[in-house]
Amino acid sequence: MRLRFTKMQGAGNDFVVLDATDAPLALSPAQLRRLGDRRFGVGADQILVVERATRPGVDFRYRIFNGASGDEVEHCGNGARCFVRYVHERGLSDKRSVRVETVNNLLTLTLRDDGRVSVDMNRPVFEHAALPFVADGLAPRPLGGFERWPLALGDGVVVDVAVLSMGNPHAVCRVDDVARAPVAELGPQIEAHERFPRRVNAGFLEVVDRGRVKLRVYERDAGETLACGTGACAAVVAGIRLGWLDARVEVETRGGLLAIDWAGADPAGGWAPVWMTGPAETVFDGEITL
Ligand SMILES: N[C@@H](CCC[C@H](N)C(=O)O)C(=O)O
Repeated sequence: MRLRFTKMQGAGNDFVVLDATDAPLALSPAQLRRLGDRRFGVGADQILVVERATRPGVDFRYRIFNGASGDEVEHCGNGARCFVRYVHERGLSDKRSVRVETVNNLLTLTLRDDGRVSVDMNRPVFEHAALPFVADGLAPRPLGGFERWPLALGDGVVVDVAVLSMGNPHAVCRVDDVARAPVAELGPQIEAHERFPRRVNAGFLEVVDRGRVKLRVYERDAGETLACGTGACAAVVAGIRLGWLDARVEVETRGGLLAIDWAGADPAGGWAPVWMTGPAETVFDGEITL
């Protein structure tokens, strides 16, 4: 099968984007892994598929697959920014703001005049069942209005993690110097920890000041990526609830800068949505035989 694709990136988190708006695309996990493979395929952290919406009032359906496993996942923030640029560049929509449905959410993606993209990433979810996270028998370490959980890793190492879902699961730990953080050693242990039955994305957060952080994320199924959009939202939300950060935070990743805004508790009840703004670029178009 001959497949046309577009390679895109958002702050260095890279994607193969496929148009399935004309005809459905049913790729096998092996074909998705081939697209994600950096040596035998195109190479991408995630594969994004643009489909027709299944409900009224929504423009598109947005499906996401981790490139290393071919597994479908719930959310990808950097991918969402690329998604709206893609549908514009290909003439699939001329709206500056599009509404997309994911497996468990509705997102609004907006192309800004400055060339960046803003995404309403929806509300964070703190219920452990949403990740899921199994806290049985663990004593939480409360801080600010939130808590961290001591996660026992190998060699007697214990890391305190804040856990939340941005549609997909995140565990965030604070480090003094992110450049020297042992992301390659601790990331896979947190990702596969038994307390996260569906595994987790592991964020390593350095607080520079109340409006600026540095972040590295060891992504579920992808390893460390140059940036993780949902990871940036999760880290900022955790940092705000733990009392370290203000409502607007610049997140420095290895691949670029993301701006995250979160107002915390919503006056109407529940939690406010998280907003993310950042870059989204097309790298090249291509064709591959699968
Ligand atoms: N790169 C992403 C997240 C992609 C999915 C993640 N690896 C998972 O398995 O949940 C982002 O920008 O949010």
